[in-house]
Amino acid sequence: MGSRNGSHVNDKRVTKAALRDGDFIELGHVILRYRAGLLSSPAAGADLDLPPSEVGDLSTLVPSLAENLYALTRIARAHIPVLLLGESGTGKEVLARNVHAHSGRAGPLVAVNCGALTASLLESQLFGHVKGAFTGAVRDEPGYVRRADGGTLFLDEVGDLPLPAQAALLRVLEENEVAPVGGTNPIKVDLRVVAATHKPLDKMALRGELRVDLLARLSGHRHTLTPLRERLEDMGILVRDLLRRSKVPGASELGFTIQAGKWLLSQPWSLNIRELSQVLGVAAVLADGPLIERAHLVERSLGPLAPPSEESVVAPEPEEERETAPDALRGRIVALLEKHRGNVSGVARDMGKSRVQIHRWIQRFSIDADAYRL
Ligand SMILES: Nc1ncnc2c1ncn2[C@@H]1O[C@H](COP(=O)(O)OP(=O)(O)OP(=O)(O)O)[C@@H](O)[C@H]1O
Repeated sequence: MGSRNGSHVNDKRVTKAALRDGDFIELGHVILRYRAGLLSSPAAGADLDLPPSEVGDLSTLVPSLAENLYALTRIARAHIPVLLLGESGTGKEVLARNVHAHSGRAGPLVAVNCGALTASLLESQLFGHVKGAFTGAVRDEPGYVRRADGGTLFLDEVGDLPLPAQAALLRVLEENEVAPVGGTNPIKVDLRVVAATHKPLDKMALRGELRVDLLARLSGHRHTLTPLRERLEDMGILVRDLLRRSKVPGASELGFTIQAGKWLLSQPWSLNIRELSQVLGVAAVLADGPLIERAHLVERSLGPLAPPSEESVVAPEPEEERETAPDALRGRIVALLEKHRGNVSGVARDMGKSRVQIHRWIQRFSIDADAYRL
């Protein structure tokens, strides 16, 4: 009050103002975002207590999130399967690594990209093979499951698991043993399973795309990651951590102008922490002084996105599929993924289709959308 800079609420100079949830308060060189009705909680500020430099900072100022993370730390020590749900880029893999680190299990974390399992090699990829089992099997190969013995099997993108693989995996989880291709004796394994996906698994199970018994097996404890736009309170923590871990020299010393800070707090962040990380990486390179300015924060041509809603039920669009030759359609999707750097919402917008439909095509044509992300 009475300072030369004045006090502003949502860019308006004020001496007095009634605040509403989400308002920006600007006091000199400090911005605050007002949140109404957040309760403090005993678990607030809890984190998984790992050195942040390793995998990402799990501290949070959002009480409900802190409570969930606190519960997850305790679950991590048990043998219970963990299912991590949440939009792309929200930190599912980071969390999986933390769960493993807290599990006290001596074996390694073995990550399987479920979408990349090929139908023909499925069994050998998962369960390994013995030398000579088939042409090309020049040595014994343990496969993902046995490599994770005594550790954690991380099933990433579990919603992309082909049906035959679902059956095979279910058998392993029920019997705790694997039979390598070409081998005669099943081998016992001790597994802890953490699975992750951005897909609506319950709906997929209803539609018959995911086995209900497998879903039940994987869902010992469910943890849903919060999209970045719903945890803007943590922007400061995340920005600090991401700049510290960025490879740009001096990045961790950088500050932000007020305009840059406001911009960070008002983006839709549809690709979540991954997108934030990329924006900051570029900004840290562009910054030519101690402060990151608004101009250094380069929008990633994502446009004004509505929050992605995988949940929205969209009817299939068979006409379109029949109209266009598959090769042409695939080519068009690939070109648009390149244009939008892997952002499916962008592709959907350009094609005038739903995200769900684009995801379906991506799956059908075995396109690796992640490969187009920066
Ligand atoms: N809590 C965090 N603190 C700092 N960085 C984080 C945090 N969570 C995630 N990140 C960073 O955000 C990026 C995306 O995280 P991650 O790969 O774990 O997301 P994801 O949910 O598994 O994404 P996808 O569904 O696309 O595989 C990574 O660069 C990661 O280091």
